[in-house]
Amino acid sequence: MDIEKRPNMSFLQLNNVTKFYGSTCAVSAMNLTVEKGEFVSLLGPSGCGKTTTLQMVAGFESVSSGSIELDGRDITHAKANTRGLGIVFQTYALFPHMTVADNVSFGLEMRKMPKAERSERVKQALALVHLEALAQRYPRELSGGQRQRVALARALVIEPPVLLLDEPLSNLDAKLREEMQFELRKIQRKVGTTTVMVTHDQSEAMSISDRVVVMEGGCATQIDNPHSVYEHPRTRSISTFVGKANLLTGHVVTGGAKTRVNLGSIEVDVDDAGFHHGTLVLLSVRPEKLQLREAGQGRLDGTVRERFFLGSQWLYTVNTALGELSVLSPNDGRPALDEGHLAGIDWPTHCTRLLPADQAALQSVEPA
Ligand SMILES: Nc1ncnc2c1ncn2[C@@H]1O[C@H](COP(=O)(O)OP(=O)(O)OP(=O)(O)O)[C@@H](O)[C@H]1O
Repeated sequence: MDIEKRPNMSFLQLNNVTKFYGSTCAVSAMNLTVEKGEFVSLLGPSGCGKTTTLQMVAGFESVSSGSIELDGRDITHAKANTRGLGIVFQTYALFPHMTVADNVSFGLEMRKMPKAERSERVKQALALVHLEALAQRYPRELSGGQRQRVALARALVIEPPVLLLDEPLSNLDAKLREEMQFELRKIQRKVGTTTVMVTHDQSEAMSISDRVVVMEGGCATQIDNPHSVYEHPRTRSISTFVGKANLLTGHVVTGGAKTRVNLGSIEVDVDDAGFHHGTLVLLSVRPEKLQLREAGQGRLDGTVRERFFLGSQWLYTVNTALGELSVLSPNDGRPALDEGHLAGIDWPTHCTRLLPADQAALQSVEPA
């Protein structure tokens, strides 16, 4: 089964890239094609192999087996400094004794660019990240977000074919981080640089990227656009790592094009096809897809056990015959339901997904 919807034109390509540290397999047979101008994020929990993958593309880590191609050139064994890639890592160490302008200019000096051209390029790069006014400051005189933008300008100024970002926003507070996410995306769109970013923050990956590579245990388990990853997660762990999901255990009573699932106390129809009669499955439904109604008016009833005010939404925990369900309801001005309230719960059929209960079978799927 091919886990990646491949772009038509590959610019950066990873073919069966594998990395062993001693006997530890950090990355296993990774296949990825990135189109020119695309923004792709590697997303996954700590230790899943994101940074190692990026480091192999950068040339800072060797590849145990497999190959990496850039614009049709095999760069698997090319030295890092000959790849010409733009890199912004978590520790984006700026030179403390150099001004912002000199920090950004450094890479151009190394490339022996004439001074006049250099200062013009530095000016343009600083304008791109809105830091023209701070060109003569030193890093210690900047905020975290401003330093992050200098690091970005420094990487972009060399006009790299590919920009590699490893948790580039991780040192920022939540509000600044959100602002920088949109800023980063805007800059990337404007410049059109092919970008690969590592993050463990699912909302960051979803909001910035054209496509997301979900990684688990060294393997890419789903590669798709953010909407599809969220709405059609391939595995149980993706459904809970990328957003939240209620997972209900059941078995298929009618298979084929129309699937009907017995969840114990109720039977429900699901749009997902291809499951056979008798298969043990998990029905996944996102909390925001569940709707609270009057008791007796939904698919099942439940008692509100807890409620939390989140500002724009209410988060309810509801005890039902199928177990505890999380329900996210918009704060639309109507009074919230009290704890102890008996409510009906409903959901649109097209908002549920069926996942095989046997995850072991899925995890072993080899990417094509
Ligand atoms: N230099 C190394 N030597 C030995 N093992 C390593 C080395 N670097 C990484 N590993 C191991 O390889 C696996 C993948 O690590 P990697 O840093 O790529 O994960 P990650 O997804 O980027 O995690 P995080 O989000 O925590 O940075 C982990 O099990 C890690 O312990």
